[in-house]
Amino acid sequence: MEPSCGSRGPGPAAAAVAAVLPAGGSGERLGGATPKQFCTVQGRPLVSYTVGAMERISWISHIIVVVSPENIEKMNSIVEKYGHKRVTIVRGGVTRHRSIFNGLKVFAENNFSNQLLQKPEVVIIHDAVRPFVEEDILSKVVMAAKDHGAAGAIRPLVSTVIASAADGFLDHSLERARYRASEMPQAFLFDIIYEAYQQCTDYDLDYGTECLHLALKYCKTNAKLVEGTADLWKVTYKRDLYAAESIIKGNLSQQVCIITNVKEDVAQVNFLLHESLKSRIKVEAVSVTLSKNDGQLQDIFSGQCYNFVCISDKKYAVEETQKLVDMLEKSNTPLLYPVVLISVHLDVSENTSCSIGMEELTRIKKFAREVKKKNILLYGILFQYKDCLLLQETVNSAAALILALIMDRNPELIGQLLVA
Ligand SMILES: Nc1ccn([C@@H]2O[C@H](COP(=O)(O)OP(=O)(O)OP(=O)(O)O)[C@@H](O)[C@H]2O)c(=O)n1
Ligand SMILES: O=P(O)(O)OC[C@@H](O)[C@@H](O)[C@@H](O)CO
Repeated sequence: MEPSCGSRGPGPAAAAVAAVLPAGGSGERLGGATPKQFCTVQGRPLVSYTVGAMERISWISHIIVVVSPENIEKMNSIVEKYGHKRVTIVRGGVTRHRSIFNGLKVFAENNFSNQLLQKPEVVIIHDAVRPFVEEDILSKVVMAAKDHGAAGAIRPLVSTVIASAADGFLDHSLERARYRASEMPQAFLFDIIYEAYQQCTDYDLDYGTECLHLALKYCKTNAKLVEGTADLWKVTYKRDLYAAESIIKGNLSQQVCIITNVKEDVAQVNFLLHESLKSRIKVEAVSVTLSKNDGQLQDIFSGQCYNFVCISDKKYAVEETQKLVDMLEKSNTPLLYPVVLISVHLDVSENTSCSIGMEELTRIKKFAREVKKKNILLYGILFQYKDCLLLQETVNSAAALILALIMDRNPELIGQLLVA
């Protein structure tokens, strides 16, 4: 008898869509004691980035994160710390398919979780270790699933697939152009994928790796294949974590806000730095008095800028920077990602000797350690502004240091005073 695998075809335009993020694995191939979904990138667990990517999409009504029993408390604290909404945490299984099945049950079985969520028309399944997922591909697979019952993102193969014979020698090779790599996100009419999991053999649940195959095998549903983008890859090995860190740092390093007070010599350095930086990074230059309720600054904070340069006379640098720290902290900007704050100590004195003592250096280092607890990475640059002929060279040196600090975001360098 044909399985009752739910209805197909276009559902209601605004049908409910939910997401299931399997995050219950142990990450053996990555190595280390911490499962890769909980490894931190820029201080934040990888799974939080993926949850955040789903949260940014308003038409996803519920996000089910499936974690192993021993990590439920950890996942709860991540949800609380990063203010994730619309998240339900569910107990995982011993295999990925069993975890996904558990995630689906929260919509269908009363006794499975302490709350039965409204069944969605379409459910997205997306590995929690694929943090770079955008609305465009999610929308495409969901729309395709509404029309065809199932859909999945695919990518070109980068290596040829070969079959080995029992004796360990090549049996045959597949014509690479005819095959694709199955990636995520995938999307299904809920009834189809839930029915498929209910009919699954234990062998499929324990050894299978492909949800699209289950829809075909048990519900005769041929998934629509949707070309995905290169950043849909899965964090599997250590190198993938390094790659994810590099991508996230790159995303955080797109713009810088240079804040100065309105004194003339500071304003000149501000202008020259802006000119020197603007070919490499988007610059928001603000000349303000750092007052607590400065509307212009608040707008910048809400604009998701994670890099700030505060230029002030070295005598007042720490105090000026403290005002900015207070405003940043109130803006909640450092919540999701570390904020880079570079305090440029402008030394306009004629004194050619080293114009800053150990006591001041120690004070800066102590200040940096304090603000690190607020997820702010504070670096210092001493800008000795004496000889007009050397000014441009000093500006270029300071610009190079600023770009390096923003790109590297290295917590080991906080509190250091570099000399431009
Ligand atoms: N029992 C399992 C196994 C895997 N997953 C999740 O499925 C996704 C993709 O699986 P994979 O990359 O294989 O993760 P691991 O099984 O953790 O990796 P490994 O095979 O290296 O141990 C991951 O988000 C993983 O947490 C899961 O929810 N439950
Ligand atoms: O096989 P693994 O458990 O490493 O990862 C799961 C992947 O197979 C899966 O995410 C895609 O291939 C799409 O099904």
